[in-house]
Amino acid sequence: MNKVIRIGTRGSKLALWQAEHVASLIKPSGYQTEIVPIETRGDKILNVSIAKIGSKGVFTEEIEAKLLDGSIDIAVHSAKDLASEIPDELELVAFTERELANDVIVSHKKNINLASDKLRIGTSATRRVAFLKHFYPHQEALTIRGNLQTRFAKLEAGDYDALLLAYAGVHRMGFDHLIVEKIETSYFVPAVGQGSIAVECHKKLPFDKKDIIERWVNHPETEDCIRAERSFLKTLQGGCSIPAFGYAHHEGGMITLKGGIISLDGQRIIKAKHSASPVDVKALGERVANEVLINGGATLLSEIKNLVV
Ligand SMILES: NCc1[nH]cc(CCC(=O)O)c1CC(=O)O
Repeated sequence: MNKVIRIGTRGSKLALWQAEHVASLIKPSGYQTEIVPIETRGDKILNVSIAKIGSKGVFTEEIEAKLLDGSIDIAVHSAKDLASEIPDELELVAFTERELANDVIVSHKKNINLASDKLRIGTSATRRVAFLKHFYPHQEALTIRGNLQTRFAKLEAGDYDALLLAYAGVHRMGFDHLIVEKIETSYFVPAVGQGSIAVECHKKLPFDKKDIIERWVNHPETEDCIRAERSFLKTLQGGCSIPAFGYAHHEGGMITLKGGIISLDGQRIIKAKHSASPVDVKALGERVANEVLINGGATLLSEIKNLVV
């Protein structure tokens, strides 16, 4: 029997860390793993902001092609980078236990913080720029691209006073010592999927392999939360360059989902929050999204899409 699971991944250090992490979860099952690095459009185009590259799946399309042609068994992605809809032939089989979902400020300067100091902050995600403008209007958000190592190099070179990044990536790359502020998720709501690693496969992946992934890699509580968040994003029809946010957590046997969108200038935030049983996460995401859409979200979304595209 073929007991090797071939894991497709982007080649960046963060992506390889994530693939190794999934491999380490599979290992005790007795199955072997082989990591297959794959270059994506998002890796090749470094001088243009992701929002401007435009179409969905800039970090996933080439990898999904290899799932479809059978040259890899599973693909490992930051759950955050996955488009809200994946090809019909594919499915998401597992989500790893979520890391802290917070965004953080990293810097070589000590004792600085967002509230009191004026900083040149490197960040690119439209959601982060808009939240900065809303909650910290005195701060200067500067565009930065490239993988995490590149960004940290630019920070060290003094191009920025600080970077605004996901805790998960900072931690995985071993830069915890540079974290000067952890921003609360209660108001600086993370992106959908932030902090978890998603495993994608062909629906026709042999049963034994699928079963191994589900049993050894999936974290059911995280899965409930991320399926709620992804249902929200899918209903919103946002796409990856839209400043949408969505974060679910378990609370007394229920899942609570907060989700919304913020205008690019940070002026308007439209959000909703509801709870539901874990069996109803899809409906929960739809409910939160529909409330956002009705309360001005639909108008805001079309305004944003006209600006970004
Ligand atoms: N946008 C790129 C990206 N995709 C996943 C992570 C980090 C890991 C995660 O958020 O789960 C990052 C870096 C960041 O946003 O700071």
